[in-house]
Amino acid sequence: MSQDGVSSGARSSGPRFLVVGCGGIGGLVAAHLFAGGHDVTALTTNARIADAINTKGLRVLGENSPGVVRGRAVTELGPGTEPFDYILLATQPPQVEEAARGVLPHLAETGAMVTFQNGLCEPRLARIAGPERVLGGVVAWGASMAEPGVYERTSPGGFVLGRMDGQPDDRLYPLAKALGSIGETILTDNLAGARWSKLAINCSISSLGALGGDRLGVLLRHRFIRRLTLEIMTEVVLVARASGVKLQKVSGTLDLDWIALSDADRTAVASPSLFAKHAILLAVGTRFRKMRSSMLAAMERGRPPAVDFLNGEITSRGLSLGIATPINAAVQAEVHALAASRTPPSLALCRALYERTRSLVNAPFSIPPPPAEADPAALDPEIPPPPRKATTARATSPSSLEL
Ligand SMILES: NC(=O)C1=CN([C@@H]2O[C@H](COP(=O)(O)OP(=O)(O)OC[C@H]3O[C@@H](n4cnc5c(N)ncnc54)[C@H](OP(=O)(O)O)[C@@H]3O)[C@@H](O)[C@H]2O)C=CC1
Ligand SMILES: CC(C)(CO)C(=O)C(=O)O
Repeated sequence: MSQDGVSSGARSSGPRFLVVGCGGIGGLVAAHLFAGGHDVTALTTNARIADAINTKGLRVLGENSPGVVRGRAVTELGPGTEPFDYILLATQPPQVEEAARGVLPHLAETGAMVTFQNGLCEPRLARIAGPERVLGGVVAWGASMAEPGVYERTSPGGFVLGRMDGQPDDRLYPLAKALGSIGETILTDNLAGARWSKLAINCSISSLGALGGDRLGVLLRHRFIRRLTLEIMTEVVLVARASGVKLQKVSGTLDLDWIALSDADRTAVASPSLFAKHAILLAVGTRFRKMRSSMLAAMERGRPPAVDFLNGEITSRGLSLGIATPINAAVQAEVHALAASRTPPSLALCRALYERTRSLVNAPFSIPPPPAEADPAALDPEIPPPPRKATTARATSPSSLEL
């Protein structure tokens, strides 16, 4: 750090990193890597972000912030660019395949692309780069870009890193070390478990955040949003279990197996179990109150919402497994309608969604127990999941569950 409080980010002789996308996540990751003296190049297709970074540096606010960090951002890579050991993909899911194709020629032969996207993007990238050259990076913290080059860390948390097949990989250790200054970074042999836990969080929090247009602290204060959150998460847990996924917690956040609504929860008017689940969501809302949906941020910039990569994964897999996912389907449709209408998001939209879906959600079901062992093929839809007893929701009369 120099006397004016600006990190210079001097070059090291370690691995070469390329960060692709300099929005909330990519900008903050690039800032930490520059500040740590790593050999890093930041690539963005957004010329305003590149200009801001190149003239004023990466300005990071919030918890565990490196402050103002000098670094260079480019809008393209020249043909003579030396290959990168790690390509950290930090675009939104709808752009990730195109971004990966564009930078593939710059990946070292033994290097790896790392997926920071929410959703289940690893198999998509494996088809582009080959499964051996893809590592999963579950981002268990939040960040937003307030204006080009200005980043706000919106929550604590770290990363969960692993391979799709759960095998050890020597490339994970230097990566974990480099990302360690951002937050606790752990390696897993159950990447699918961490991915699906994060997916349950995104199907509810990112999508309801895009519809509601506010930060998590405001959203989760409302009982109808907590109830929708519980219902969305329950559907994700059902589909995950039927797909052979053993859920793994990310950064000490929610235990999805516990929070999923039981048959008794779904039909109860009030119960200690429901009270505890609402209380946990209230606590999450307080702890992570500044979190802002990245889908909301993308829509504000006129980008398509990533909802088909989140709730869409649940509705399409639910369909093929015979599991009803009416709330994820309703959320997916509502986000598309909002994006098409170009009207502003609002809490009223979430309330209307809640009211409209009451007749769909009170069906009891027998939730199968979590699998004893993680299935390493659970991330790849091309490998058929192990046979499991399918569960279907039965339509019953609506009940008026509220705490
Ligand atoms: N924000 C968060 O709190 C969290 C986000 N994530 C995940 O991280 C990923 C990134 O999120 P976030 O940073 O918030 O998203 P942003 O939308 O803020 O940033 C993505 C950036 O990538 C740029 N971009 C698009 N295509 C390319 C390309 N081909 N090459 C280079 N840059 C490109 C976009 O340009 P443009 O500005 O023109 O749109 C944008 O600036 C998402 O997949 C999200 O799922 C995970 C956990 C938390
Ligand atoms: C959970 C959340 C909201 C954290 O910011 C997120 O991952 C996203 O919106 O992409």
